[in-house]
Amino acid sequence: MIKINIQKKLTSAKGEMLLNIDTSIEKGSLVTLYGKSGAGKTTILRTLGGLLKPDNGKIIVDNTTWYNSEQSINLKPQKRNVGFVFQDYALFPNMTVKENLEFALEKKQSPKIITELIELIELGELQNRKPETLSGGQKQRVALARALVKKPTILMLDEPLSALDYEIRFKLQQHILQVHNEYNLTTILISHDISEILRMSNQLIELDEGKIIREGKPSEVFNIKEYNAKFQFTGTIINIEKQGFIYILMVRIGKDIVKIVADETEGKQLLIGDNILISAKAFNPIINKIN
Ligand SMILES: Nc1ncnc2c1ncn2[C@@H]1O[C@H](COP(=O)(O)OP(=O)(O)OP(=O)(O)O)[C@@H](O)[C@H]1O
Repeated sequence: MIKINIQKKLTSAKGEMLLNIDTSIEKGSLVTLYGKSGAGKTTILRTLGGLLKPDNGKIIVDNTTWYNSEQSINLKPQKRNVGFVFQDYALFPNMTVKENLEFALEKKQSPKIITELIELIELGELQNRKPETLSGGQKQRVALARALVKKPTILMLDEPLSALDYEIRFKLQQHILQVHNEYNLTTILISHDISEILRMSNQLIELDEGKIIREGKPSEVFNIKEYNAKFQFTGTIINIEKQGFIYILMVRIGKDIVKIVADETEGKQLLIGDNILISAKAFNPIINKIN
């Protein structure tokens, strides 16, 4: 169990903002931090990782105190055993993929983990290449493997997938889920993508101006009925056209625009600009407005 109770004064674009977080995360969960830009998501990861000191509070991980302002405890980042993956890959350009992973090994650690990760994250063919010769998705797989070398207690992913296109993103999501389960990790992911959140995480923490405004199971927080659907994706309505008893929705999904037919009950509730979740079951699209 990770218990986080921290306060820190931040300087936002609007002036002073108090980050005030009090929550707990079950061991083994995959949690998403979600919220507007500047809400405090990255700051939470940095304070958990020991890169930034809160003004007050406590961070307790599996009964070990990582931070306690009253007892003046503040474990160094190296003692916290967290793995970070950021949107910019931060790989060493002069080292090969394998050397990048080896660099993360601790002195006493067996190099077996490197071979294991290369296999698990499918880096075999890339292991002797330098980062500059890799695609964004490949670099991010290396960054993920590197973060796992030390077998972290917590894996923290700060929008690692946002620069990648859909197909590569989906593959990386699978890799993240796979390592999360394989290594019994507690994973904290920052994401803005609702279908990614629904697919990947079992707990959602929504932040606004430094405070938690909603928290719980993602489908409950977004008020989405759970369907046993074959596929789901999210998009934004950019046009609605009524044709007799049906509505033709023009929906922007990532870089693509698609047309979807909604029935009268669904169509009446929708407006241009709404974010929707589209699920399909037996070829019938089911459209849900996301709150
Ligand atoms: N060390 C610091 N001292 C004071 N203010 C800070 C510090 N670090 C970040 N901030 C401010 O705190 C606010 C929250 O920043 P943070 O990076 O946590 O937001 P975020 O939710 O991750 O946003 P984004 O989605 O854009 O990455 C911002 O206004 C930022 O300028």
